[in-house]
Amino acid sequence: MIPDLSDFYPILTGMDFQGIQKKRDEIVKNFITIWDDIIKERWKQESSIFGQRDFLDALIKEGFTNDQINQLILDLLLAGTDSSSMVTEWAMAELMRNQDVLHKLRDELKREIGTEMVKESHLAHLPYLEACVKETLRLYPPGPLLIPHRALQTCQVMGYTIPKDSKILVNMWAIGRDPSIFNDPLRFKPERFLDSSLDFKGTNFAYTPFGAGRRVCPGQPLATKQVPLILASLVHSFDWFLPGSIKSTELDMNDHFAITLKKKQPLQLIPKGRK
Ligand code: HEM
Repeated sequence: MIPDLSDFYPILTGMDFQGIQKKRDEIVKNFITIWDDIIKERWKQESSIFGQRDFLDALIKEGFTNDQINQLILDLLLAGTDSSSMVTEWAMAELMRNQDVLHKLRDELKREIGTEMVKESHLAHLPYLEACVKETLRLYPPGPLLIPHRALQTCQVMGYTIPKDSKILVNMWAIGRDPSIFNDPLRFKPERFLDSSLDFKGTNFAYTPFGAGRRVCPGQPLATKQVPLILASLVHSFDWFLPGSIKSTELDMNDHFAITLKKKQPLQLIPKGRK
């Protein structure tokens, strides 16, 4: 994806000579047509039928406009699907490369869950699983530059003057790999999170994969259950093999660094059910 030059030179905002905003508008329009008919159909239903069956009913009942509902669904879909699947993919790739970590994780799952399927209620008893997810988010934050923020006031950061209204990009990817913060930063080592107070809440600026402050990711409570649940289920229920003669040490871990941090080569694995 080509970077939008107006992100770096705000004076260009609105000129759209790269055609990015036009393309974005078309994509948004196409997306909205997917669910537009469903919303219109619900509007036609009389309010007496609204039993608040789902999120959409609740929004309509609370008086949100069509436009607001469309934007909200769009935000949730765009922000909430790729991010979680990307983290799961990076985590699986690192587990394939680090078989010792995979075995430790399997041992924890076996000890705590036995032969059951993984359930949400198990998550609180799986600290190594949580550490694996945290370690993946440190090395591969799906929003490597978070989302652009604006300086409300002129301020000083580490000797630099940040003028009021500047657009601020926080390079979370680089912070997560900074050797002055994380020992041996390029190594996938979930253990570093076992005896650490670093969490996802955005209160420690060395580790904010969900952002911080008023615009912190609202999907965090969902994502921090969904990702470990999916990862644990994949590891607990299946053995995984690389296709062909690829060795796990040769896995391509290059990324495509843009607004999101995708794996350049999608991970391909072959599952085999575990007994
Ligand atoms: C592992 C998964 C996820 C990660 C790492 C993640 C990370 C982020 C980050 C870094 C931001 C920007 C925060 C900032 O700039 O300060 C953000 C914003 C946002 N996220 Fe997530 N996210 C994840 C999953 C989700 C899910 C599952 C949803 C919803 C279902 C979601 C909804 C949103 C929304 C709506 C925003 C925009 C908030 C705003 O601008 O006020 N995210 N997320």
